[in-house]
Amino acid sequence: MRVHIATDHAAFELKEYLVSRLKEDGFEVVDHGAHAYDPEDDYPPFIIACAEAVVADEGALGVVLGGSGNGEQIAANKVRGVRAALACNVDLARLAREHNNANIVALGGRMQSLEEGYDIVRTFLDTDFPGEARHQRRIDLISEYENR
Ligand SMILES: O=C(CO)[C@H](O)[C@H](O)COP(=O)(O)O
Repeated sequence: MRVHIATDHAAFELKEYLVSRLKEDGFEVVDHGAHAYDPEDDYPPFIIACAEAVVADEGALGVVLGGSGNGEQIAANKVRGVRAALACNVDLARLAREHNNANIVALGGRMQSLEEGYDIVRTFLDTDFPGEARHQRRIDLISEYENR
């Protein structure tokens, strides 16, 4: 599976860690930056590029990172076709896929250890959307609004 990933300075270490671990695990990882640590950088350009790539790449999933993950989730959700969920534990990551068919997970690099962050991301990537009718119906209602 291809995984698109992006961060600002605040989760740069987590992004580097995730890229390395996911590649070891056999994922194809596309890194949309930041490509160097710059404490003054701004997350929207990195996150929006990543979110656009996820939408354009059928079957791919995305990971967006920042200090809290809040702004990153907000920015990603501005891109048509994105369903980005903020996850600070594995249960939220699993539910984001099972109930929301989220195609992007947002994490805060300041919110958990590197290993916990990896577990959250792996749970997100490893969980399928079962497509239960009630969840699909609700997702369709969101899409309908988005496309109006
Ligand atoms: O999480 C974020 C946005 O939601 C940013 O990563 C965070 O606001 C960056 O903070 P600072 O510039 O103080 O390092």
